[in-house]
Amino acid sequence: MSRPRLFIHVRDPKLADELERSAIIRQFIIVKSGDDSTWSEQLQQQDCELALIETDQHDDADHQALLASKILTEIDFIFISSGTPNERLDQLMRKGAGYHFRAPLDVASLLDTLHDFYQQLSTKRTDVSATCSELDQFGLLVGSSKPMLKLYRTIRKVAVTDANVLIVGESGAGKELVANTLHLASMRADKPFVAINCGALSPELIDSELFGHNKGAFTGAHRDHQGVFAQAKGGTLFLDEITEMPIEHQVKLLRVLENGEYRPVGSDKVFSAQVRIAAATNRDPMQAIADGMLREDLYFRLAQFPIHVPPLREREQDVLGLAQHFLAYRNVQEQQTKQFSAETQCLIASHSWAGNVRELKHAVERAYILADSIIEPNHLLLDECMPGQNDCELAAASVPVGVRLDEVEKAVILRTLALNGGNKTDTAQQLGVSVKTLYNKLEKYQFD
Ligand SMILES: Nc1ncnc2c1ncn2[C@@H]1O[C@H](COP(=O)(O)OP(=O)(O)OP(=O)(O)O)[C@@H](O)[C@H]1O
Repeated sequence: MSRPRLFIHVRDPKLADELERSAIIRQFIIVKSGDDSTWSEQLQQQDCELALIETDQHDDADHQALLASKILTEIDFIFISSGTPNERLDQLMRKGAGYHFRAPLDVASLLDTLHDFYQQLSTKRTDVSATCSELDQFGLLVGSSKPMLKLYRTIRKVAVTDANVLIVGESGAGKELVANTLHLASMRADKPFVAINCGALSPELIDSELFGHNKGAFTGAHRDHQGVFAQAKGGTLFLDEITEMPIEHQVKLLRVLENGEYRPVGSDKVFSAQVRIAAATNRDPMQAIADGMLREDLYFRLAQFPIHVPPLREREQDVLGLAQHFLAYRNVQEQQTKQFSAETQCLIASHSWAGNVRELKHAVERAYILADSIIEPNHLLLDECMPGQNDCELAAASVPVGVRLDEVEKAVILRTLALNGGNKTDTAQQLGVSVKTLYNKLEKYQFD
């Protein structure tokens, strides 16, 4: 069992002394800040798993440095402050930095938190090699990098509560898997997990999709229909792409979250909403509020607990391991022993994977189909996915005359989707159709 390293920057000498005498803190390998440079600089140079920082308004530059640094997603933070509102520190909290204890400091609960961290950190492996093919897994999530271990801890913590969560991260980074894992780790695990894409709900049917309807409630309502709140009863309702729900409809959701009640269309019966909400977005929620895409009041209801899913580029340590994980999975399914060549491994490790894990997974699956036994770089088809100059002209010139229009449409849709790393909102926008239309077309092609 390895001893985790704790970085301590505490200015108040009395508090520093009290903490250092505590048996809980002495279990860690302690790294104290010195006077030679700022605490954020010193922290970046130390390989610590946890940082305890007493901070104030004068630390603005340190806070800013942390916001720009990947260490924020790799290690956990416990901040102690006087309680004076500090926008930069709030930003760090929103990015999932960890804990913030305000004055008057309750030393006992601070030590409890440190004890918790000690237990979690000391039982985790910390020496995972970058080329390891046996990645750790928590729930449905695979990955051994520090940001993933931190994410697992966050999910474990929030899973035992009933707080609504807002999962923020780039497209393909694994937000739905995070929501599903949260569900599996919670007391609701034996109840349903229901996922809907808010961008794909048709505005006319939104009430019915969410709350259900009674037979005869409107033209075409031939029988009773259960909405997602009823389907997810006792479990978790995952509202994907929440910022894509028309703003005028968001108020309906807000009402349910406030009252805990909903009424199916055409019914006079009121039901209690016994669900935990996990919502997700690939937009910056603050920007979405400023752009009028997300109601601020809804944001505060949803983000009782924000969870940030780091993009794949912040988990370099996992990239090759994930590729090998997906390959091993296919090998077992197909009873094969296909392998990546050394060049392919280099390419996988150095590619930028803008579409995150989804893009990586699809590239491995494509390569698996194309390769016989050794997967070479060209099998990944990474170049083919890059938009070229005059892309439209080239594409038009390469479509043989006489090809059915629906075939051309399908090819264009799937290619645009691949270019966008699977993001349906961006794809729909580029193609000039609604997300709902895109979903209908994908359903027609039976494309997952
Ligand atoms: N950590 C992970 N381990 C294993 N598979 C992963 C991981 N993260 C993502 N994936 C896979 O990548 C794909 C995309 O994941 P997911 O749908 O959860 O992403 P998302 O962030 O919700 O995307 P979007 O914003 O486009 O809805 C899925 O096939 C998922 O199984």
